[in-house]
Amino acid sequence: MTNTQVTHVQIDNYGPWTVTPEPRREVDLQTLQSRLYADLSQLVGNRGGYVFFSRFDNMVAVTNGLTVDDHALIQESVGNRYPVTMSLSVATGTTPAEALGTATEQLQEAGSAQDKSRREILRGRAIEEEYRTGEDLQIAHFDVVNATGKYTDELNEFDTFIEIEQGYAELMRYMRQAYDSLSFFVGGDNIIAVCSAMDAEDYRDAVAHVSDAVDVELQVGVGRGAVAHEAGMAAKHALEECRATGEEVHVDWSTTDAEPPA
Ligand SMILES: Nc1nc2c(ncn2[C@@H]2O[C@H](COP(=O)(O)OP(=O)(O)OP(=O)(O)O)[C@@H](O)[C@H]2O)c(=O)[nH]1
Repeated sequence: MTNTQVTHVQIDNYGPWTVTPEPRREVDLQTLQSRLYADLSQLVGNRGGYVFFSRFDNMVAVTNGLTVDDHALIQESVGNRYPVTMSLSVATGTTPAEALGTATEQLQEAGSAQDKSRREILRGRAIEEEYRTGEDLQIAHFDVVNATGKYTDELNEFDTFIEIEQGYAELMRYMRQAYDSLSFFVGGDNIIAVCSAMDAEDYRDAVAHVSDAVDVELQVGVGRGAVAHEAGMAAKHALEECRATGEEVHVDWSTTDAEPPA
């Protein structure tokens, strides 16, 4: 079983802000969004978590190991430094999709994303320390097999981009529907997924599905850990095993603390 803690990050009333008093320069919005993502990546990453940029105005973080107080501090720091504020909703679940569903509902109950009076909401619960284990999180690191030789060095950049995005779109949908797992494009030809308790056969199924549907060949390394950084590093090492051996799936189930809670 996995015990995933996720945080739904949403910039407050961002849509109206982007056009008030008149539409703001797009380069300034792009700069703000990418800086906010970079800052959150550091603030959450320093505590072992991962942030995915997803739509930039809405982001998803894997926050196992972070308390609600940690979230409050991050929220305050952003509020002090940016012309916008953000709301945070934290939830846990036996699958990542279930956890994010709860987190999003909590935020929606607090009001609309475009509600002037709904600001800096902080809702939800974190996993108490005594219930944390070294195998709460399962993270998969996918990449396209030989993306450089097949696409980057062969096609024009936009056609490469289309191929990679096709693989991503198919994988994200299938992982969500079949396995309640959440996959995010992280750059290059890489996709990181925060997963339910999938086994090696399930990963082989997902890789085969993407290959059949859109003819993009993936390989994947999978790891576990107490926090995203730990599970993600194990996944990266497992992916190196795929590169070394040619396996399409490599799982590493070794954890630092595999004991269930007392
Ligand atoms: N975010 C992220 N990007 C990566 C990572 N590793 C590689 N990349 C990106 O992916 C691109 C392609 O690199 P590789 O995946 O190593 O190259 P490849 O040609 O697909 O080769 P194989 O993976 O060995 O099949 C790189 O240029 C980077 O932009 C990673 O761990 N994280």
